[in-house]
Amino acid sequence: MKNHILIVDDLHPAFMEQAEALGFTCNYQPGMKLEEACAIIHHYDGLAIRSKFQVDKAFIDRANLRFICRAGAGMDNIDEDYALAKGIKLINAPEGNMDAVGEHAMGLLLSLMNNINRGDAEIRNGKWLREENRGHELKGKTVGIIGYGHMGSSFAKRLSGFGVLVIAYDKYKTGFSNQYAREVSMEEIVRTSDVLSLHIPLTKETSGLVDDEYLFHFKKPIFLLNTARGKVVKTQAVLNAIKQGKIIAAGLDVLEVEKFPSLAEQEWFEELRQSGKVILSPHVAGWTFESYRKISEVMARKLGELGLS
Ligand SMILES: NC(=O)c1ccc[n+]([C@@H]2O[C@H](COP(=O)([O-])OP(=O)(O)OC[C@H]3O[C@@H](n4cnc5c(N)ncnc54)[C@H](O)[C@@H]3O)[C@@H](O)[C@H]2O)c1
Ligand SMILES: O=C(O)[C@H](O)COP(=O)(O)O
Repeated sequence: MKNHILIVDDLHPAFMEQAEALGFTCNYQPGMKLEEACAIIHHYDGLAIRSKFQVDKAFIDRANLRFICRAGAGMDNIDEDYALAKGIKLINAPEGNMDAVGEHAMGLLLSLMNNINRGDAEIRNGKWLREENRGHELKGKTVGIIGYGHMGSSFAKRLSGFGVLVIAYDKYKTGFSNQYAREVSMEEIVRTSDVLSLHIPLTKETSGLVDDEYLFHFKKPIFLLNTARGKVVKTQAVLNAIKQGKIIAAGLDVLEVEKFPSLAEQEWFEELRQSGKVILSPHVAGWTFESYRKISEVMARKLGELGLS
């Protein structure tokens, strides 16, 4: 049906309000299972999803969609090439959670460099270890950013004021040097970074990109941050590099496999769990009270700009 949107994930009501004001009818079904959505999707010309709902070729072929709204940034759960080839318009809303990701990456980095989580856990267990928790200062360090899009540039902005040199490599973008970051080659990132922060999408090319070989080439021991996608990084390679002293500590908001029980079944999970040199967060870098609303507002604005209704 023209101008009918099926919403299968939790979205802030601002999206429904604004979409309805544009002339769309919304069916809000947060948590709807893929099979249930498959059964009714042919009645809708729009779909709104978050990151866990998989839109593959089979799903697209069952539907008559004109547009898909991805409430968030990453598009790896959508077969983008196939959707675009079928003329489906794709909208995402990285502007809605880029502030959240920039701040979360900053939080992970400062916690890692100052052993904040570790010291906290130790005190709760009756240990007062000052020397073991001596920190590193961010000032004077070189921070290497991979992928200078919404998230990478948001993190770079947050770093200004810390007295660091921010360098960035982007395989598909040039001419982006600004007051927050200097565009460099991957070779320079590898040679000079003290901190490496990943802000690239999960694609065929980036899947498993950060492996033993990738980490081996870094000249200095690094602090590693991954707020991008878990599957970009081989978790075992991070643990190996920590043992070899190539990674000082890692802050991981995303993991190769997320959620229990499957996470606990991974062969690397116990080593990860025991490591005092890793801080984990449950894929919440982009998920704040503020981003929840902003994402919906950005998505509704972009939907309006498509002029489909
Ligand atoms: N943890 C979270 O909650 C959270 C929140 C938002 C986004 N993300 C992740 O962050 C990713 C980036 O988001 P974004 O909005 O900044 O995307 P974006 O498209 O704005 O920027 C990504 C940049 O990476 C570059 N790039 C792509 N492949 C590359 C490669 N192989 N090497 C170097 N650069 C490469 C692109 O040219 C682009 O400039 C998303 O795809 C998503 O997976 C995670
Ligand atoms: O890509 C994103 O925007 C984040 O990973 C968050 O996605 P989600 O909130 O839809 O899981």
